[in-house]
Parts: sequence; C-alpha cells; structure tokens
Amino acid sequence: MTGVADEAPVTLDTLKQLMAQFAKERDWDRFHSPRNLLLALVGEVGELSEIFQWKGEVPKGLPDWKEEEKVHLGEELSDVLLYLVRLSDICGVDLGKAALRKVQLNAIKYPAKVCKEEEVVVSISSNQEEEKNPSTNNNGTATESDAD
Ligand SMILES: Nc1ccn([C@H]2C[C@H](O)[C@@H](COP(=O)(O)OP(=O)(O)OP(=O)(O)O)O2)c(=O)n1
Repeated sequence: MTGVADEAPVTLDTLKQLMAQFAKERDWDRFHSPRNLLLALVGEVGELSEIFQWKGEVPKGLPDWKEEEKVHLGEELSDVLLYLVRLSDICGVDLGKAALRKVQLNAIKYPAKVCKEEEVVVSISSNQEEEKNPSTNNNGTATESDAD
C-alpha cells in the first residue's frame, strides 16, 4: 500500500489515482477497458448482493452482524466503488462532478415539498384502503395471513 490514502481525506480523485497506479504497476491498463471494467463492476455487485442474500430485511446499522461480516461488507462495497471510479476515469467522465450534477437534477425532478405532500396523500389513501380491506398492508399487497 502506498500510504497515500492513509491520512489524507478519501476523495474520489485519490481513489482514481490509486487505481491508475495499481493498474500501471501491473501493466493491467490493457485489461482495464470500459467493457471489462463494467463486467468486473457487475460481478462485484453480485458479490455484494450475496452478503444479503436469504437474510430477509436487516435493520439499519446491522446491529446483529459480526465484526468480520461487516469487514467483508466493506470489502465488497469498496470493490464496487473502486471499479466504478476506474470505469469513470477510463471513460473520461469526472464522476464527482457528474454525481453533483445528478444530485441537483434529482432535486429538480423530485421537489421536497411536492414529494412530502405526495407521501401524506399516499399514506392517507392507504389508510383508507386498509380500513376498507384490512387484509392488505400499506403497499396494497396481500399480508401473510392472506396466504392461509
Ligand atoms: N484486473 C483487476 C483485478 C483486480 N482489481 C482490483 C479491483 C478490485 O478492488 C479488486 C478485485 O479483486 P478480485 O477480482 O480478486 O475480487 P475480490 O477481491 O472480490 O476476490 P474474490 O472474488 O476472490 O472474493 O482488485 C483490478 O483493479 N483489476
């Protein structure tokens, strides 16, 4: 490990440089093509998904997970991030700038006030639905007791 990221705040640019250095030192630039990186990224998303597979919903913060499980989770999240950063770099996309722009676009598309009001409306209408038909939950889907 180079130690570059040990003390300094971790930025996307730091990760980008470390990945470029990692590939260069191994002469792996030839493998880091857009398509290869995308496939590697998707593969790591699969590995990340495996950690949650069959567990059902888990509470936020993962309070019941062992330390080693959380370390493993951090590794898979990192693989996804690192390949994403590398893919963006190889494609000539400034990921930080693109993400900031996307956050702004999201805010325009989903204005907070409108979305909050919509939530209230959805919540009221699902409560009314629940009163009419107690065997459905708030998403309108059948509850487990329905299956009996
Ligand atoms: N050609 C490669 C191979 C690996 N890596 C880097 C990016 C990822 O962070 C990590 C992926 O390594 P592995 O393919 O060994 O995947 P895992 O670390 O997930 O190992 P495993 O699949 O055995 O769990 O290494 C890379 O940049 N380019």
